[in-house]
Amino acid sequence: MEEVNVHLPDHALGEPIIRLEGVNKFYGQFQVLTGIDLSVRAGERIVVCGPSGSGKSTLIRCINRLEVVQQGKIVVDGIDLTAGGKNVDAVRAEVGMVFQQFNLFPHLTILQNCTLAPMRSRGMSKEQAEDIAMKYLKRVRIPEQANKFPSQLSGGQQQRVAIARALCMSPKIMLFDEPTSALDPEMVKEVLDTMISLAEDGMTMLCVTHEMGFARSVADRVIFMADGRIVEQGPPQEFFGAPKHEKLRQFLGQILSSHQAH
Ligand SMILES: Nc1ncnc2c1ncn2[C@@H]1O[C@H](COP(=O)(O)OP(=O)(O)OP(=O)(O)O)[C@@H](O)[C@H]1O
Repeated sequence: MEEVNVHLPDHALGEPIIRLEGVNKFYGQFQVLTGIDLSVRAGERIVVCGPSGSGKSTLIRCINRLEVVQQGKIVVDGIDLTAGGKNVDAVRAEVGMVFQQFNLFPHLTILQNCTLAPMRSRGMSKEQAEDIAMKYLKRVRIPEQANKFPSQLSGGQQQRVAIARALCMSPKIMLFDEPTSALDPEMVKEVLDTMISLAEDGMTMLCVTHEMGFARSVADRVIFMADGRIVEQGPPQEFFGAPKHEKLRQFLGQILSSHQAH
């Protein structure tokens, strides 16, 4: 990956927009998250990494309440997700999410995929929603695909549509759950470039990814999870240059050797 550097100076970051305190989550008897404390400031770009099964997906899915937690507190943009009530819809409108599998509606065109939520939940007219959708399809550099169906696009193009679709809701926060893991290697770069351009615009981002080049050059902070806990975190230079925890050293060693093998 080319060297880009979009790190913000500390004073450029805003107030905390996401706050998790003492979060514990269980699937039945199995504790998947343990004692998670995390505060994310507006404009901050965070990469979450860690071994398979360490709870990374679960953690970010809790932030838009795709998962509920049994203990602790999660506050997103001032809305307490753990207080019950009608908070869920309000938060979902503020938080965009992009998944490993692009999750586009197969029977809708690219344009319709992008206009559906703004029309249904923001009450936009078709014309208004289409204007915004075209703006973001241009932004991810595929406006010419607007009238095609998802199956007619490459994986990388579908993932860029998924990003444009999320942006059409004007989210304050974007969550990415391994957005490049299902892509052929030649398509990874186009999706990472789209994410880099979002970062350059100051979007608050939490990304679960194994793309350590992206983490190095884009993240303000990298978080390492193991066994449902945040084990280590820090700015990329420190995180990669002087990992403290033995589990992180092992993880980085494995990632490095698997990249060298390819
Ligand atoms: N719905 C579920 N019911 C029961 N167990 C689950 C469920 N979802 C996840 N788990 C378990 O919780 C643990 C954490 O899963 P999670 O997907 O959050 O990990 P991850 O770090 O994102 O892993 P990967 O890198 O493989 O995607 C795993 O052991 C998984 O099997």
